[in-house]
Amino acid sequence: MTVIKELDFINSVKNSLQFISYYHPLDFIQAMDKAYQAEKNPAAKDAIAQILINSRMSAEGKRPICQDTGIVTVFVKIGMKVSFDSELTVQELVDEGVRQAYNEQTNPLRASIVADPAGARKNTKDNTPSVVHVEMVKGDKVEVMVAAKGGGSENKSKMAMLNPSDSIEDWIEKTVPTMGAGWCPPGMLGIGIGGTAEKAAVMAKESLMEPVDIYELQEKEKNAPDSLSTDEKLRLEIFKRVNNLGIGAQGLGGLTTVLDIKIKSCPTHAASKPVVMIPNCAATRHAHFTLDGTGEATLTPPSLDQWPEITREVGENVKRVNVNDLSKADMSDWKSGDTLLLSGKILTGRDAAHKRIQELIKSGEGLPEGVDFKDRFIYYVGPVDAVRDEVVGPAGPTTATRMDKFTDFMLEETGLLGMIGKSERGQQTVDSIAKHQSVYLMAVGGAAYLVAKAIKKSRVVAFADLGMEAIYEFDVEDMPVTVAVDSKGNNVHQQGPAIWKAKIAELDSKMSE
Ligand SMILES: O=C(O)C[C@H](O)C(=O)O
Repeated sequence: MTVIKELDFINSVKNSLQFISYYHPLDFIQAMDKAYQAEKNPAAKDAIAQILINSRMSAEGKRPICQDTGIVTVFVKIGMKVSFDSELTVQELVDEGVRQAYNEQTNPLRASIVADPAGARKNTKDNTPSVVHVEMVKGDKVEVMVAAKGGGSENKSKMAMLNPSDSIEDWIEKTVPTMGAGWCPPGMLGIGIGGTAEKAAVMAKESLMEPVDIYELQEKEKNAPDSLSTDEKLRLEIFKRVNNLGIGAQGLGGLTTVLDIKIKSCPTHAASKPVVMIPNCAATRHAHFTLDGTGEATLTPPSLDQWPEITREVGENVKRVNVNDLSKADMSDWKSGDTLLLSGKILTGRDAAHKRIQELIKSGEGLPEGVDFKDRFIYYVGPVDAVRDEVVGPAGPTTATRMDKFTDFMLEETGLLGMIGKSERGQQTVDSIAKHQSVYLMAVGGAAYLVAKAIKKSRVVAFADLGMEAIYEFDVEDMPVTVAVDSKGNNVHQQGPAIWKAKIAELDSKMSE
């Protein structure tokens, strides 16, 4: 009988979470580099460059790849011949590892979990509880897969109870464009097929723990097409169809939207075809280890020589902008797709802050001392706490689309000049931006450590009780952003994918001639 010691389990979970907060899996980086080399749309190529540069910086600095350090999801497969030397349940053991990892002194991770989700949504402060899936298996070992899943990509998960004769690939091709760019493509799609509704969802999530191997599968298709299984054929077909959509990195339009398609399937009811699709973002993070009773897991740091050496040039048409001295008239000649380097003071605010701002203004109470959005930019972000000489921890953009419901109000009532976030805005919001001659700028989601280097000063100005969702004032220097919606309402997230979908179709038809 193998005996797993309490501390070995807790330390292994803790160390894995620290490890994956700053080391991307190598297979993912290699696939991202391949996408970078192949990309033809300069905007998408630059977004991938930022993701790759950020990845190396995080690995070197041992600081999180993304400010969203995720909701911890763990798959534990326990051999039937294993016992635990602990009074704690598996959930409690995992949560203790999470607690220690997220409160680690040298690399604290962002606590993103809120209790009472339908009500008070109060931050639990230590990122617990985690989501734990336990399976009893044959053998005398414990296999653990630890992931830290970003909220933005999780939010874009989709499910369908298809009819048995429906096409899964048609459903996916139709559904992926509705997910927008909030899941931070390029990434992976995990697909669970069969079982019941909840089984399909767990399979979809578990499939994302597998390494990127679509290129090996493409080779197999060339060399031994008859040996492909149903799921393998489906993976290849979906990979092609999704990339042909032209959504591209960050939804800017381009050749690569997905780096791999993963599928797990199991038998289902004759009347059913459950399908769940869960995307994994550019900050894909997972680690695997096995405990056999001899001690805690050993995690071998990757060699950074295997990370591509990428440099970014500040192009000629990049505009340097002082946001401290800016008017609507100055922004009127910015065009969607332009790259800007912002310097000056910006305020932050995301979901909880927007809700409170609206309540305070509507109730007549007004905003707290020091919070004045007049002629200012708001940056949608929830940063990681600073350590050592940092001004702020990693601080990449959060999904702007979630703030759409507040945007007209903010522009109308607060005198806000513009917004910075990631992913697309809805049409009503784009119309409101044009009506107010405002702009929406995007930073690259998943390049959080790189973005944080542009922040030279940071202070909390209001709502400190909201933790990472407080309002901060950042003093930025040369913060790289792209004009996503200009003051005329031109929208890069609408134009980019449409252009690249057509270009890919043209390239495909030339190749088949
Ligand atoms: O919570 C965040 O910081 C980002 C979130 O994961 C998002 O992608 O919107």
